[in-house]
Amino acid sequence: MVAARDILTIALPKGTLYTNSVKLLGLAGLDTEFMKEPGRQLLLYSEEDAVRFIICRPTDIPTYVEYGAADLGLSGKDTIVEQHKDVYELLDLKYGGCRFVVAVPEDKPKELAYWNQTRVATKFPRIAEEFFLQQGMQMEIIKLHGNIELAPIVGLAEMIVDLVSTGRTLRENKLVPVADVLSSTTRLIANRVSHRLKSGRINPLVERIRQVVEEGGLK
Ligand SMILES: Nc1ncnc2c1ncn2[C@@H]1O[C@H](COP(=O)(O)OP(=O)(O)OP(=O)(O)O)[C@@H](O)[C@H]1O
Ligand SMILES: O=P(O)(O)OC[C@H]1O[C@H](OP(=O)(O)OP(=O)(O)O)[C@H](O)[C@@H]1O
Repeated sequence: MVAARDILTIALPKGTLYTNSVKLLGLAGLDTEFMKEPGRQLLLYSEEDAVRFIICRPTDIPTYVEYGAADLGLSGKDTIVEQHKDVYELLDLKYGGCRFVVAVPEDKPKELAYWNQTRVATKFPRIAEEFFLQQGMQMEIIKLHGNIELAPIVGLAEMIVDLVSTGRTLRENKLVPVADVLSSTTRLIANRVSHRLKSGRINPLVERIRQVVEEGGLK
């Protein structure tokens, strides 16, 4: 029997990344059958593996891991950069791929410099700010929590920085990408103290996950 202090807590993102995250942990040998339909439960425990799973909002995962409320977490690279938390990035899990772009209305100029000193709407203000600083552009950044594509349509901002996956949302809202900002995939992150103190539990699991990813992961 595993002592309580050796139980591993893993933070999983609900939403887009949930299904593949559960699948990957299953392929790495953890018992995940009972997690496929979690209902409204936010904490699930596998006695067999001595692992607790907590189900979090994707943007909160780095916070749970930084504070040690979770030993490990699965989080988009975009969120890790945006949240700027002190966590240890262990592995690129290679799913949940998406890119961040600057997009403008399709009937407007495509040169980035044209948009200097205008307003940009985004859910990821830090990522946007760093990008425009690198470009030498001074922008007013307006933080929104979703449906970013609406902002240029109603005149809240001139342009957006947002995530593109299939490109359908941009197209249907008559926006076009004009610059690449960041590429993102899901990463395995660890709390820095847990990584040392629970290395006996964490390292073998990380190695199994690494093997699954190297063998093609979820493809
Ligand atoms: N097509 C996609 N749409 C949204 N997110 C995607 C997509 N493809 C990959 N991702 C990844 O999934 C992460 C979380 O997305 P999801 O839409 O599930 O949560 P959210 O509602 O944006 O998060 P929160 O509720 O914390 O604000 C993104 O930050 C990104 O890393
Ligand atoms: O290129 P696509 O495949 O169309 O995907 C991109 C869309 O997905 C994300 O939104 P999400 O569905 O997460 O909702 P949100 O706007 O509330 O963040 C993103 O913000 C885009 O709106």
